[in-house]
Amino acid sequence: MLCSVSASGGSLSKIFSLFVMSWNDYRRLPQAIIIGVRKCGTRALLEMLYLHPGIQKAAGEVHFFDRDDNYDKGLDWYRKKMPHSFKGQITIEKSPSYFVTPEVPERIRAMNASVKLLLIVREPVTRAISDYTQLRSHASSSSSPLPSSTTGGWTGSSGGWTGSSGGWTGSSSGWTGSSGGPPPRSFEQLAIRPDGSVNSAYRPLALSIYHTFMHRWLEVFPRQQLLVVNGDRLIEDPVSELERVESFLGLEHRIGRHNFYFNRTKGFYCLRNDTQDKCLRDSKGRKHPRVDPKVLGKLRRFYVEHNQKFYELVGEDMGWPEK
Ligand SMILES: Nc1ncnc2c1ncn2[C@@H]1O[C@H](COP(=O)(O)OS(=O)(=O)O)[C@@H](OP(=O)(O)O)[C@H]1O
Repeated sequence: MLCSVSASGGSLSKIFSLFVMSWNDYRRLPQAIIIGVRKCGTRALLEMLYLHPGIQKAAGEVHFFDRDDNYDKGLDWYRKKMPHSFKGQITIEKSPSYFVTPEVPERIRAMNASVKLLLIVREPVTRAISDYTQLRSHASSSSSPLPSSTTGGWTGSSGGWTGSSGGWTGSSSGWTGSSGGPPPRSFEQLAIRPDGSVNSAYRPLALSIYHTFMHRWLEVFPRQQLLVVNGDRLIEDPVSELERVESFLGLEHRIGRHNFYFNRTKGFYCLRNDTQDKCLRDSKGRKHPRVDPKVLGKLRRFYVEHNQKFYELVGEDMGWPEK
């Protein structure tokens, strides 16, 4: 049968499937969606899941549910953005800004009330610093405009992966302009107000207050339809975190230690399938700036109450540090 694929032959089967499917337009709406959170490892999660023979992934960030101009194009437009798949395979897409966009939960439910949702989170202060690092990197290269979308996630990929949009930019980022403007402000300057209080309006900090977005999802979807993936654990020990995801998606456990090797230069695990070894590109795993430990402590204390609210909503304690 065409759809019986082996773990070791996962990617060969996927290539074969593309060949066969070119005769039929078997593109399916996603049965699972990675809804965010931005800078928590959404790309790594998608690429790692794609090691499984039962998964097909959309190439870029589709941004169907969060952008009105895309949503207005309708479900058939969305379906055509999906890869070819066999019956029985799970199609997944990731668009990190779904999590924070108010209209998205209802729109996804209108498409498929039983869709499975994957939410990947990281320790909130680390996530905020990652966000700051990306904004700073984009600002410093603002003379060469950013691409508007993403199409993949590998280094050296012939698909020409060109960067990450993450879903928003803008004045609240705290950047004052491109080349020729004042020097970029430090994370500390943006995160802490002159009076010493936490600047919770600073967008990278606001996006890490997860409960303010989470409650909307739980008003629309039952808790068991959403898996909270631990992005810090995905970095440290991808296999054990992916086992949880495989179980949640109803997949056999096929992704194993043989699918990963640690790249010392990059400081992250890279991925291996039966045909190639690949690391995520340089925009994934950027070096973060050193942040004043006093500021780190202040921010961690600021998030304690917010993290607690998030734990209560999802019924899981992520164990994030309190100082
Ligand atoms: N294996 C592996 N290789 C490289 N990077 C990894 C990996 N696993 C998780 N991560 C973390 O993914 C972070 C980027 O998150 P996202 O892909 O969600 O970013 S984005 O919102 O799509 O821009 C990225 O954040 P930064 O470290 O700040 O760059 C990584 O920490």
